[in-house]
Amino acid sequence: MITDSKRIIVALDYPTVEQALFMADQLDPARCRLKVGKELFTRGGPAIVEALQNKGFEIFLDLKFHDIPNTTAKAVRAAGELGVWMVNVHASGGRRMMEAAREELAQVANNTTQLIAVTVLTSMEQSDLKEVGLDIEPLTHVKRLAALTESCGLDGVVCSAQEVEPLRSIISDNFSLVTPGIRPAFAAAGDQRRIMTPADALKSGSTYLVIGRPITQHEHPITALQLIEDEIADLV
Ligand SMILES: O=C(O)c1cc(=O)[nH]c(=O)n1[C@@H]1O[C@H](COP(=O)(O)O)[C@@H](O)[C@H]1O
Repeated sequence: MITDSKRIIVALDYPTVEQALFMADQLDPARCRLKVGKELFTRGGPAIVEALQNKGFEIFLDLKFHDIPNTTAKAVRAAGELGVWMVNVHASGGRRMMEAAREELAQVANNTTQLIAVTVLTSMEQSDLKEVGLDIEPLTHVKRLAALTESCGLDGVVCSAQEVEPLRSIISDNFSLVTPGIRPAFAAAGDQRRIMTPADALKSGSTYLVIGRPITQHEHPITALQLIEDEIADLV
C-alpha cells in the first residue's frame, strides 16, 4: 500500500504562465503537488515545469501521450529527463506502446519518474463510449485497461474515484490510482461526468486526488484548498 501524506495534486490549468506562477506562489510544496497539463505546457513549455520545480514542487506532467510506440517512448523519456515526478500516456495506445515507454524511461539515469496510464477519461460516460464504438460500461473498460497497464509494468492508472473499489480487487496494493473528477460539495461538475467528493474518493482508496477548477476557479483558491484539506484531514 502506498502511504503518502501529500494526496492532493492541484491542476494548474491556466491560460498564462503568469497566472500559474501566481497560484503556485500561494501554495506550499510540502502540502501538495502540481499538475502541468496540455494548456499550460503548450504556453510555457519545459521552462514552466522547471520554474515550478525550482519553487520546490513535484510535477505531474499530464500530456497524455498517445502515439506509435517509438514516438510515445521518446516523449516519455524527455519527460523523465525533465525530472518530473509523474508522466502519463493513454492506456488505449496498447501494450507495445506502454512497454516501449516504460523501457525508454528506464534508460534515464537515476530515473525516479512514475509512469501511469489514463484508462477512460472522467469526462466520459457510457453514451460517449457508445459513440466511439465501445458499447460497454465505463467500469468494464477501465478494468480491462488497468489490468493491461499493470501487466505492462507501469506504476498506476488514472481513473474515476468511482472505479477505485472495484479496481483494487484486480490490481496490486502498490499500483497508484490517480483520480481526477473530484468535486467537493461546493463545486460544479462542469464537463466531468464520473465524479466523487474528496473524502469519498480517499475512503474508496484513491492514491492521489487531481483537483483543478474547484480550487483554481474558486473566488478564493486557498480557501477552497483549505476546505478540501479539512474535509480529508482525518483520512490522510
Ligand atoms: O490525466 C488527467 O489528469 C485527467 C484524466 C481524466 O480522465 N480526467 C481529467 O480530468 N484529467 C485532468 O484532471 C484535471 C481535472 O480538472 P478539474 O475538472 O478542473 O478538477 C484536468 O487537468 C484534466 O485534464
